[in-house]
Amino acid sequence: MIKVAINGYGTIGKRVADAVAAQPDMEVIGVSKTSVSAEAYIAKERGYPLYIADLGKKPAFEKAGIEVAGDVEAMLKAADIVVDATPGGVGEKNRPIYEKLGKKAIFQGGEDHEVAGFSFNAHANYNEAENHQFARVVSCNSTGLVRIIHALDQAFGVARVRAVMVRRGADPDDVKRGPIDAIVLNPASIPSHHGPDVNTVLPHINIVTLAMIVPTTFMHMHSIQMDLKKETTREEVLKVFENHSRIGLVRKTMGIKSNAQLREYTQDLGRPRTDLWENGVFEESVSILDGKEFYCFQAIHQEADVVPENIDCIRALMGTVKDPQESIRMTNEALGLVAIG
Ligand SMILES: NC(=O)C1=CN([C@@H]2O[C@H](COP(=O)(O)OP(=O)(O)OC[C@H]3O[C@@H](n4cnc5c(N)ncnc54)[C@H](O)[C@@H]3O)[C@@H](O)[C@H]2O)C=CC1
Ligand SMILES: O=C(OP(=O)(O)O)[C@H](O)COP(=O)(O)O
Repeated sequence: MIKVAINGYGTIGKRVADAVAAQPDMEVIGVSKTSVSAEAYIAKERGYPLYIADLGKKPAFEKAGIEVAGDVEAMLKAADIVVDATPGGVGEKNRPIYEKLGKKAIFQGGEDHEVAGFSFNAHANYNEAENHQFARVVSCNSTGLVRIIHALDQAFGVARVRAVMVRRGADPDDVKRGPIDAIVLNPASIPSHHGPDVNTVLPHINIVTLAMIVPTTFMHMHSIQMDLKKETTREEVLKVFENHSRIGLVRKTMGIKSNAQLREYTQDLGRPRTDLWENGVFEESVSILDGKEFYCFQAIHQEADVVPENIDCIRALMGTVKDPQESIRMTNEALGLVAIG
C-alpha cells in the first residue's frame, strides 16, 4: 500500500483524500489543517489522522473534540508521498521540507511549473513522471484543456488552439471572494496563464487563451476552437470523445445548456459532492467546419477534474503501475467514474 499524506485539507485536499482512500493500492496516513474548522470535523468523521501545522494550536483542536496526531513534519515522515493541496504559493514554501525529508510530492496548479519542474496529466505524459521527486498537476482549466487537446492531437493532429475561459468567481464555500455583479477580465492581457500552462505538458501545441471571471461558483465554461491537421468529420470527433474515459458528453437530448443544469444532473447521478471529474463537452456544440476547423463548449468542474489526475500522479511518481491506461482504469473504477453521455 502506498502511504499518502495530504498536506492541506481544503477544497482539493479533502477530495483527494477520499479518492486515495477509495483506491485498492493506497491509504491515507494523515491529513493536515491549520485551524479548527468544519473540514477538521469531516477528517475526524472519515477517520483520517489529523496533523496540524502549528502544535501551539493543539489545545484549540482538543477543546473542539478533535484529536491531533502530531505536527505536519511527523505526518510527512510517515508517508511515502505527499499531495500538497495548500493554497497557491504555500506549496513552494513547503518544498524545502519535502527535500529535507527526501519525500516525493505532488503540487497543485496554484504553484508555478518551476516549483516541481515537471507538470502532469495522466493521458498526456504519465510515463515521464517516473524518477521525478516532484510533479505538479496543472490547474483545473489547464487539465480540461490538456485532455481535449491531447485527444484530438492523437487522432488528427492539432495545428493551433484558440480558447476562451469563462471562469467561476469563487468556490461555493468561499464567502470572501467575488465578483458579485461584474464580468472581470482575468487577466485583461493576453494570453491568460492557461495557454502557457498547457505548454508545460504539451510543449508543441500552438495555443492562445483568454479568460474572464463571472459571478458563479460551480464550473468554468470553455469556448474552444482548434485547427486540425487532418480532415475529419463531426461524427469521428464525437467517437474520439466517446472512447475517452475522462471526456464526457452532455447529450443534446438531455436538454442541458448551462452549468446549473449540469450540476443538477451530477447531483441526481449521486456523484460525491456533485463532482464532475471528467470534461463536460456539449454534444450540440461539437462542430467541424471546412473539414479541419473544430469548435466546442465544455464545462470544467473546478473542484473535481484534478482529483483523478492526482491519483494517477501518485502511481506515476511511485513507479508502481507502469501502464498509464491501467492506472487510469484503476482510478476511475475506484471512484466510480464512468464518463457521462
Ligand atoms: N479550488 C479550486 O477550484 C482548485 C484549486 N486548485 C489548486 O489547488 C490548491 C489548493 O486549493 P484549494 O483546495 O482551493 O484551497 P483551500 O483554501 O480550499 O484549501 C487549502 C487548505 O490548506 C490548509 N493550509 C493552509 N496553509 C497551510 C499550511 N501551511 N500547511 C498545511 N495546510 C495549510 C488550509 O487550512 C486549507 O484547508 C491551490 O494550488 C489551487 O490553485 C487546483 C484546481 C482547482
Ligand atoms: O485552478 C483553477 O483555475 P485556473 O485553471 O483558471 O487557474 C481553480 O479554479 C482555482 O482558481 P482560482 O485561482 O480562481 O482560485
